[in-house]
Amino acid sequence: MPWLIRVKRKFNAAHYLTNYHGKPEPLHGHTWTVEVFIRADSLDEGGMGYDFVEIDRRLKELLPDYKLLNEVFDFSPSAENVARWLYYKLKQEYPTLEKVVVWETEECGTEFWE
Ligand SMILES: Nc1nc2c(c(=O)[nH]1)N=C([C@H](O)[C@H](O)COP(=O)(O)OP(=O)(O)OP(=O)(O)O)CN2
Ligand SMILES: [Zn+2]
Repeated sequence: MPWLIRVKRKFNAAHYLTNYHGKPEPLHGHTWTVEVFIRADSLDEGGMGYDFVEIDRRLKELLPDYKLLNEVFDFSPSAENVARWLYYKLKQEYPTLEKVVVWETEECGTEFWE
């Protein structure tokens, strides 16, 4: 019987797409929201699949808060690329990670899974 453990976290960061319809975008910032979905197939003695607090702590370590994403990553920091990067990072620690969602704004976001 599976459960999906979900943890959401916000971070603030500036970025620009390096090739937006043929030219670099202007630099701008977002309050990004990420959400991760980790499947748990069993629960521990305390009734937890994975500890929300530990996942959130790891997200806090990984997410580049108050950074210019173009200086952090060697790829164009679109929501899609950020979602894929976070997925592969977390997958090493949580093999049952199902999906990562990244919202650039309230209205626009993307999901990455395999
Ligand atoms: N599929 C994607 N499309 C776009 C991405 C992306 O990462 N994946 N990113 C952008 C831009 O970075 C930008 O964030 C666009 O958002 P926004 O500022 O809302 O764009 P607007 O020009 O509409 O800004 P307003 O403030 O609403 O005028 C673009 N597309
Ligand atoms: Zn943007």
